[in-house]
Amino acid sequence: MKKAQIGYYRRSSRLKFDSSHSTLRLVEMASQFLRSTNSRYVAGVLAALGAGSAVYTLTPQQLQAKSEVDAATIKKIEEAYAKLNGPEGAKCKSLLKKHLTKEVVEKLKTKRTKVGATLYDCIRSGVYNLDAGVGVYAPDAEAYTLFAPLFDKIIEDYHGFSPKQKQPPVDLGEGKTKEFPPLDPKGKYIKSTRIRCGRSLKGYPFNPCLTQDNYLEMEGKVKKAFSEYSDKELKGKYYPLDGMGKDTQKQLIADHFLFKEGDRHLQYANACNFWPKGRGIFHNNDKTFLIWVNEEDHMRIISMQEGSDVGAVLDRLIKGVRGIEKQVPFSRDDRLGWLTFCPTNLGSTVRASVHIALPKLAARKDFIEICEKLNLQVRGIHGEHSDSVGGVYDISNKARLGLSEYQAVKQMYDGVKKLIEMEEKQK
Ligand SMILES: Nc1ncnc2c1ncn2[C@@H]1O[C@H](COP(=O)(O)OP(=O)(O)OP(=O)(O)O)[C@@H](O)[C@H]1O
Ligand SMILES: NC(=[NH2+])NCCC[C@H](N)C(=O)O
Repeated sequence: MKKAQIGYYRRSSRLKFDSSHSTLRLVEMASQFLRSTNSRYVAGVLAALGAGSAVYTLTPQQLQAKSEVDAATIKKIEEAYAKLNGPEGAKCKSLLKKHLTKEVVEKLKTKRTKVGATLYDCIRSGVYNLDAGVGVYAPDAEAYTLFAPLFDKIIEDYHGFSPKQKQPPVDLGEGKTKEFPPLDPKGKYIKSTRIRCGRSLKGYPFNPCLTQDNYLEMEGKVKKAFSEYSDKELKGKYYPLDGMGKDTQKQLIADHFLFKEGDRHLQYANACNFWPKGRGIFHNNDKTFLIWVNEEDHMRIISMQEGSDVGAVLDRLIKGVRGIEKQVPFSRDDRLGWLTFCPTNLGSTVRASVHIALPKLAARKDFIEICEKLNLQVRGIHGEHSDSVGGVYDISNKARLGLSEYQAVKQMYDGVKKLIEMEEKQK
């Protein structure tokens, strides 16, 4: 009979897992089983706690028997609902709070995905971060369907994408990049342009369910894929975060190339387990083509450069995506398109942005409203949840789902073009 192996239980630290079933959740299930049974396993676990580490075996049937959601998790879900709707949550404006109704809680609190994720795993980040705009993450792909009564509402609210809609077929914009000549040829407003997309490796769940072994294995796979780049422009080197000097890391972040560390939204989503293992960045010599490994998503593929030549940035991104998808298969859903950890990034997964200064327009009280009407999202210059510095904003397309990659870039392009026209007319 096939057996699931459970390993490395360390006192005082989280349960670390290394097995053929490869999920943190499986271990939690197993550990609950061990704790709740009166059999000899209890003695075994106690011995393991004393010894610091041990290896156990359970049959899949034994694990299955305990796969329902335990009372403690159900209680946490109910408390989360109470927190969001009690005095502490009074100022919370997240989509989680809006759509996690009592009815949704009742319907979903006893469900568990095949790899063991519960509703609590989806909402944890937004329950701890009451200032979140969205507040949910999908611990694995199945969560989007199993917990659809919550995700569908949030997805519809954020992207305007109804449960009946389907992500259109992939259209990266091949052959159409000439439609995006420089937005600001004289360089009066735009400092730089960046287009990124996200990808998840087929066969792996998202962050909270990944083990250290998964991270390292995935890093190995993508590293191998980068090494296959033969294109002169894209060729580069992979820099693992584990072992990277703090100064180098800081500089890469300050220069907008590398992801930040310690994002509390990700931390409370359990997305930073085993950090920095398996995380890193690949980039070409000019740092115009970059790939983030195992931060929020398994991969973030990025093309960026100074100035406003959107077509050139998109051309390079297309080349990069086409190159890597030959090497590693990605998870795609018929309805939701490319699958990502956060529902805001589903579908095309494209965020096309410019760093732009629009002094007259940005001084208007309705600046954000103007941008929203153009389907644009406004951020500060050090990324999400940061502030504008020196009047420079990060302006991008807001929707990523329900439109193709090409259309997502066009949303940013047309919107920013309009903003520049308005800036020039503004008294
Ligand atoms: N047009 C741009 N030019 C230069 N840097 C940019 C541009 N757009 C974004 N960046 C930089 O990219 C980094 C990552 O930004 P941020 O985290 O907001 O976005 P993201 O990578 O699209 O991911 P997410 O939406 O998941 O946060 C930041 O340092 C940010 O300043
Ligand atoms: N990087 C992202 N996925 N951004 C979107 C949401 C981020 C965070 N969870 C929030 O709700 O504010």
